[in-house]
Amino acid sequence: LQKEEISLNQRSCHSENVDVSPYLSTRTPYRVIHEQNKAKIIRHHLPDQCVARQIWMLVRHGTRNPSASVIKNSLKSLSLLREKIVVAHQNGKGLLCATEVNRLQNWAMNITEIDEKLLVPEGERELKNLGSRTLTKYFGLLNYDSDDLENSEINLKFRYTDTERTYNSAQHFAIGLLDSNDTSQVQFTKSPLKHDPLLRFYQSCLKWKTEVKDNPDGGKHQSVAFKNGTEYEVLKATVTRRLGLQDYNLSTLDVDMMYKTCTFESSWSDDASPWCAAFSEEDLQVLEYSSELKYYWTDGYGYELNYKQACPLVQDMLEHFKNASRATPQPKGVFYFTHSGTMLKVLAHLGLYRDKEPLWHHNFDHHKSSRLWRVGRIDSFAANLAAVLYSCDSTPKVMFLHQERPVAINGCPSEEPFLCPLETLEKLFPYCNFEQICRLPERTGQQSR
Ligand SMILES: O=C(O)[C@@H](COP(=O)(O)O)OP(=O)(O)O
Repeated sequence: LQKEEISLNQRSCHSENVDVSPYLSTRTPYRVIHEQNKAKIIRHHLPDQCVARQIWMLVRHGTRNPSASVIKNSLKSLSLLREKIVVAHQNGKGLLCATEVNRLQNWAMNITEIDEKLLVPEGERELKNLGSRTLTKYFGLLNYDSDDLENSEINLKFRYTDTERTYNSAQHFAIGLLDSNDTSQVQFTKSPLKHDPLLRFYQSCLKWKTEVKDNPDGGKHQSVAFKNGTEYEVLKATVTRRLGLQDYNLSTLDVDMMYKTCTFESSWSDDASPWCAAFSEEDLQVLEYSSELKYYWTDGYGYELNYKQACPLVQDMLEHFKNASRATPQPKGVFYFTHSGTMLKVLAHLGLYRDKEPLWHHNFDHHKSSRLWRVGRIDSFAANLAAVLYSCDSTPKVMFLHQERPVAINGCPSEEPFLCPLETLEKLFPYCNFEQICRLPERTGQQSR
């Protein structure tokens, strides 16, 4: 027994060598993205004759708590699983080291269902810092004068959905942007809506809900097929071996709960969640891809309808820019605080991050390392898309920045900083009829009633 105990204590901790941060999917905290940005030199020299006129920005709320169902399931199934892992370890089974098992033994989620989806302190920091950086970058544009707040001519429009996480994100962004806790100059939404037709347009899209979101053969289909496939089978077997659970039939829900808990808890601070120890880097790639498939088919390029319906927001941006170019009094900044589904559909509407080969349940190997559509990078917490209107020798031009880096829109100039004439954008994104895009064909409409 003593020998066995020594060997258990000497076991090396594999999780110490696994960096989980690239695999957190939509639970990636913005600090991961910011680190990557800092590592690369970001240049966007603008021609001297260009003067910033207006900024329009779409922001996903910051890092938050899981949904009530994840909290409930995680507390229930992971407490049970943890007991089994501890017993297995005591019996010399599994590959976890003593520290990993101790961390699991001491694990407590410390939140209940009532805390579902609340913005966490990390989320407040993300938004405040993003607001500060926006101020620094567009100092001139915002005409900010810290010595004379009262007389400042800032005109800032803020809109958020009727949820705590977007409201709180907007408040913290404003504090950073104004470099003050006094945000009285900001024009906040008067009556926020949970299903805001602009910020969460898809909630009003019956066709999308019927054909994609709630259709078992629609948005979730590829992800479900992947979970029933070989990669997942191998994943379950390796996780079972690592946790020493050979006497237990590890379910897909167990794996999902361990992964979700690993990702959420790791987003809250730099300390990776004890549940991440269940996975190797290869396992995390598989789990991330299964999550990716869901977003690709529900919010991304999987179906044209997903992104076609994002036109109201793009039209809103163009309308603001057209008005601002006419020199009528206009807000200098328009800031929208919204959700994951909105960010992804808008990115796809703009044609960004489109892989040549679609993401299917059967082509994980092809997409494993080099796909463009990677929600952990493009739809992290506090993900942001800014469009900045410049006047260049009286010609209105727009620069797009996603995650604070200039991005090129297909059909616009392809040299950095990718300044695109407003006129070109109006041609690329002509008026569209949301009602028509989202109307169900008569027959399907009757069937669904
Ligand atoms: O609000 C939520 O529950 C999820 C999904 O919302 P939809 O995309 O379905 O609106 O978005 P998140 O909060 O993660 O950005």
